[in-house]
Amino acid sequence: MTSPIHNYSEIGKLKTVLLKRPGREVENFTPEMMPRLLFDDIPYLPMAQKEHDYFAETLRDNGVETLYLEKLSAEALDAGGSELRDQFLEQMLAESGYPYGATHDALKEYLDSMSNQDMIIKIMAGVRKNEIDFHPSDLVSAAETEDYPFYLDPMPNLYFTRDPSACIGEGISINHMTFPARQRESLFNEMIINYHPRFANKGIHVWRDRNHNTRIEGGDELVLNDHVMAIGVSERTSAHAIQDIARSLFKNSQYDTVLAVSIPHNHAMMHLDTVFTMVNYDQFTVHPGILGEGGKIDTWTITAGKGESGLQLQHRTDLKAVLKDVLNLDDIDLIPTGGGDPIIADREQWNDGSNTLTIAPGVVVTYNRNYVSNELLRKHGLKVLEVISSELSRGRGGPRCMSCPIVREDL
Ligand SMILES: NC(=[NH2+])NCCC[C@H](N)C(=O)O
Repeated sequence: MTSPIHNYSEIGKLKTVLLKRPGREVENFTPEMMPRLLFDDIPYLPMAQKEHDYFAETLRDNGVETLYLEKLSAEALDAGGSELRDQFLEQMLAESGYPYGATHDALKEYLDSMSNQDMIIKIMAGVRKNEIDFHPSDLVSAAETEDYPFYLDPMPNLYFTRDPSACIGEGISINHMTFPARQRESLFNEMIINYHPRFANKGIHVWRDRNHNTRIEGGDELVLNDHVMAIGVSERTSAHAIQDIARSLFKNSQYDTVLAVSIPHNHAMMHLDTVFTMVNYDQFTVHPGILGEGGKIDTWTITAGKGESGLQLQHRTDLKAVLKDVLNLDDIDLIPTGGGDPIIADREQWNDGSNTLTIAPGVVVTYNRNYVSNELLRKHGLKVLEVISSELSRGRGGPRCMSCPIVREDL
């Protein structure tokens, strides 16, 4: 049986990818809610959708099959029947703060009146209090949340399908994410893997599931080749989770090396892929801002070992040398975002100039607004497919963040 998931690199010809078209969730919030929802602005939805459609079209024009999270979720529910629908709804409500009680019942009744597809779209978009004819009488509602307009918060980050899960080899990590604003997202991925006819009962290995307290997000998980991963130690991914997934991969898969790369912990660089992506066999984009004096950065090469943790570590600080060693290459081309000009580098990194989606060796999709970095990529021999990006970039994520590769051709 061929596995529905097959992803042994960052650069192999992309065959199938998971996307989410931005919906009501990206405008269903107030400026006050933005920091908590991890957004920096209020996007203009019709334009965000147009841009996203352009991105998806670019992928399809290049032979990529595009799957949509919102559609797969509804199809999984269709396949799972009323039992699954009930179980999914209960879990979603519990994780939204309503494990039981009158509000739980009112929300359940409201959502249960919808078709599977409408219910999924509604949960993603959020439920406002004024949508339901219900007046809670509990103390929390009266004393703490009376003025808050939502029962269920919107999930505006869903179009960054990279993060809630990551396909590695013929398996997947379904992630326990860092901030409450995103933690419910991976429930959709879990349901799809377990119940969607395309994925269910196909022997997919779950390297690490979402039932953990330690946190990891797909933006930090880079599949460098068929036995080496790079994982960011970042605002979103803890060292603890990296050790945990490394142990699982070493035990159950052909992966034998995890390169942990420590990056600054801040919103502009929340994941490794916002500062470092692989674009060809021996080429990478890198934001100069992550490199310290003399180009140094903390990395740990993790392999299986006999120590207490079952792992052994080698600490090194020369990124280029480390990459050459783990990838067994004579040389590596590190392409600096913004051409190394500190002002341009910071500006373009902010709008995801380092966040390229590689769709074949040396062929990348990038935001058109990062024109200095794009030009430099071309000078380094890459084919650059630019996509329009005024509104999508307001969510702080680029082409790699907006895509979850499911199948890539082997190199
Ligand atoms: N893989 C990525 N870099 N994803 C970007 C996610 C951006 C999103 N607003 C967040 O803060 O979570």
